[in-house]
Amino acid sequence: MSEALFVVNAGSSSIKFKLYRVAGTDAAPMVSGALDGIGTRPRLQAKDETGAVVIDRSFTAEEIAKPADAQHAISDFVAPLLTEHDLIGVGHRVVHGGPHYDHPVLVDDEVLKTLEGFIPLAPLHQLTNLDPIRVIRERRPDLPQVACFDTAFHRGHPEVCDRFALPRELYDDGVRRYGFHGLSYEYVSGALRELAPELAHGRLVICHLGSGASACGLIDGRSQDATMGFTALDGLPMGTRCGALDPGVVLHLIEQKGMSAAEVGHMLYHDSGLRGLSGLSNDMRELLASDDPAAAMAVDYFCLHVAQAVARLAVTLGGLDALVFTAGIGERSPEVRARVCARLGLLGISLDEVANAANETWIDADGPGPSVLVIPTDEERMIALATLRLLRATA
Ligand SMILES: Nc1ncnc2c1ncn2[C@@H]1O[C@H](COP(=O)(O)OP(=O)(O)O)[C@@H](O)[C@H]1O
Ligand SMILES: CC(=O)OP(=O)(O)O
Ligand SMILES: [Mg+2]
Repeated sequence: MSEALFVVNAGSSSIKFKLYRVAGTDAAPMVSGALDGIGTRPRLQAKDETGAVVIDRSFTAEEIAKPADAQHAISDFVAPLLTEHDLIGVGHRVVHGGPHYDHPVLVDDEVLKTLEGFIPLAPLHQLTNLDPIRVIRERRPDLPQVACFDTAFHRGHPEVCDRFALPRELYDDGVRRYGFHGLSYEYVSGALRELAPELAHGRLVICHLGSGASACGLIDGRSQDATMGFTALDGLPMGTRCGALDPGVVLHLIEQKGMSAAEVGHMLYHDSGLRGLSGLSNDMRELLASDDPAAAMAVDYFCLHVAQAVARLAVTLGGLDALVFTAGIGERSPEVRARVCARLGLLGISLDEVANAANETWIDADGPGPSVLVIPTDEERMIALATLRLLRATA
C-alpha cells in the first residue's frame, strides 16, 4: 500500500482539497477537487490526475449549510478512495497563526484552543479553516493533522515593518502586522528559485491578486514586508474587502452614523472592495467586461493601489529586481497586469505586450529594467510538503 496525504484549503464559501500520493519526501496529486457554493448552491467536483471528472454532485443549501457539512461530504467522497492507500495525515491551510507560530504545527487540543483564540482576527477565514480539522478529528481521532499558517512566512519581518505607530504595549498584546498569503509567497519564491536563482536571491515583489489580495516584498526568498496587516482587511482593495482605510472612517461610522461594530465589520469584509466601489460585482472578470463607468473606476482603483504597493515595497527592499504576479487575477488577467505595470515606468518596468497577452512566464520587455513574471501559485503543494516534513520529523 502506498502512502497518501490529504490537504484541505478551506475558504468562506468553498473548501478546496487534494489527495496526494506520497513518494519519499515528495507528493503528487491523485485527486483535486472543491466543494463550493456552501449555503447557496453547493457543488462537489473533483478530477483525477488525468483530468477526468471523478465526481460532480450538487447538494441543496440545507444539506451543505456550513463548512462542517462540506467537510463531511468531502470525507464521505474521499474515504472509499483510500482503501488502497495508507493515509498518513492531513495538512490544512490556517490563515492566522498569531505572533508565535512561525512554522507548521501538529494539531492537538491545546493548539486548537490557541487557534480558536484568533477567530476574531480573521472572521472570514479562521473558523472555516478550523471546522474541517474538527470534523476530521471526530471521524479519525488517530490521524495526525498539521496546521500550516498564512502568517508564518512573515514572522521574521524587521521590527519597523512589524509595528503599527500605536502605543508600545499594544504590540506586546499581539497587535502586529502579521501579513497573510504566506503559503502562496513561499511557493512562488521557491518556483522562482527553480526558474532563475539569481533573481530569487534578489529584491522581489510578489503580487497575490485573488479574491483576497496582497503584495509581499522579499530579499533572498525571505519576506521583509507585506501589505496585509493585523487582519486580512488591510492593504490592497479586494473582491469584497476594503483594504487600507483611514481608521477615522470606522470611528465616524460608529460614533456619527450609529452603526454597531458588527455592522461596520460586515461592511468592511463583505460589501466593500471591488463590490463596494463598482456597486456591481466582486468578480474582476465581470468588471473588466462591463461598460459601466463605476466598474471601470473600480478596476482603475485596484490597479492604482497594486502599483502603489509595488512602489512602496520597492522602497522597503531598496530597489527591485523582479516583480511576480500570481493568483486568479494575477495569473489570468493581462489587462490588470498591463495597467499595473503602466504605472510603474518610474521603476524601469516595461512589459512585452505579446508575452503578457499570452499569459507567458516572462512578460517584461528586453532592457535593463526589473524582470516581470507570471507564476501560478500552489498553496496546496506547500501544505503537502510542509505536512510531510513535519510528519517525517515527528515519526
Ligand atoms: N481571466 C480572468 N481575468 C480576470 N480575473 C480573473 C480571471 N480568472 C479569474 N479571475 C478573478 O480571480 C479572482 C479569484 O481568484 P482566486 O485566486 O481563485 O481566489 P481565491 O482562491 O482567493 O478564492 C476573482 O476575482 C476572479 O474574477
Ligand atoms: C488571507 C486571505 O485573504 O485569503 P484569501 O485570499 O483566500 O481570501
Ligand atoms: Mg486564495
